[in-house]
Amino acid sequence: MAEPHALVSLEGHTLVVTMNRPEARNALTGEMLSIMVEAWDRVDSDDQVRSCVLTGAGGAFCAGADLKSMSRNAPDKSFSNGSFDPSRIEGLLKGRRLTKPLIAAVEGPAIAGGTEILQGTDIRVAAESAKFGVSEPRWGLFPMGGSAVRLPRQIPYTVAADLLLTGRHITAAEARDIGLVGHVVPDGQALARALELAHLINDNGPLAIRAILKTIRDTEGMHEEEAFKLDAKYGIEVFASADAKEGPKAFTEKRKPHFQGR
Ligand SMILES: C[C@H](/C=C/C(=O)SCCNC(=O)CCNC(=O)[C@H](O)C(C)(C)COP(=O)(O)OP(=O)(O)OC[C@H]1O[C@@H](n2cnc3c(N)ncnc32)[C@H](O)[C@@H]1OP(=O)(O)O)[C@H]1CC[C@H]2[C@@H]3CCC4=CC(=O)CC[C@]4(C)[C@H]3CC[C@]12C
Repeated sequence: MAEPHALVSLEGHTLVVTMNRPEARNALTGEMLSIMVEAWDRVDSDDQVRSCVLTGAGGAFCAGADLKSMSRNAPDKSFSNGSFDPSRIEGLLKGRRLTKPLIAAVEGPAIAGGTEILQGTDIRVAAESAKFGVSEPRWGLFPMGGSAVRLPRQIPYTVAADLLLTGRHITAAEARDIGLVGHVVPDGQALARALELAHLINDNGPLAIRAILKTIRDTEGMHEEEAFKLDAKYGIEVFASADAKEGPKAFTEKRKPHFQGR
């Protein structure tokens, strides 16, 4: 039987989503994207899930859209007949952000759609020989995963423009230097490091984590004064929770806090 194009497993409180077409460097398919949307829905709705890791099988993250199937079945048909709204591609987290932290664990290539989905993640770990790039224009394509908007907001403008316009690939070390990824680890260690970070997050108060993420997301681009109003609203809700009582109590009693998410 054919393998599913993405695998989803719960490891402790972390949902691990693995893009799974190693023979095509995990190039995206409709099936892969719909499994990913189901996984994102689970992250948002399942209280057992406190964090999520996105990775790829077989030593690759993702080589972007499947160029071979694109030449058989041109995407512009779905754009023009209205069957697909490209302003929101949930599988790629374009127009949707998760309510819980998402950590990318990148081994090997993260090219085009692979670097595009990376921009929807919160914390990014790359193996030393990982490669990044928004290379759609090399094939006459537009980076429809949102990079023309999102990349210049996430890294310095001139570097974003350079990557978007040249389509060139960069190494993990360069990606860390420009702030596209935060951690570079030896090859084969990206998932392990991502899970370590996930476990640190999972040990924190889940309401505090969700409120911090919501504040980051909802205040993006806002004037500071307006932003602080939301910051205060979300923060006060956390302070009113049982978990915010449990944390200081655990400190005083010299034990680990037992958070219940309420
Ligand atoms: C527009 C949005 C995104 C577009 C893109 O991402 S374009 C893709 C650009 N990709 C690349 O430039 C990478 C190409 N690959 C490489 O450069 C190299 O392979 C590599 C650096 C990744 C790896 O090198 P390597 O030496 O290790 O390995 P290789 O030997 O080269 O490869 C091994 C093996 O893998 C095959 N391979 C690699 N990459 C691909 C690939 N991208 N596609 C297919 N196959 C690949 C390679 O051929 C080798 O195999 P072999 O048998 O040996 O030949 C899109 C983002 C989302 C899309 C929408 C999603 C929803 C939709 C649904 C619909 O029904 C309609 C369309 C759409 C709306 C869709 C539209 C487009 C998007 C918005």
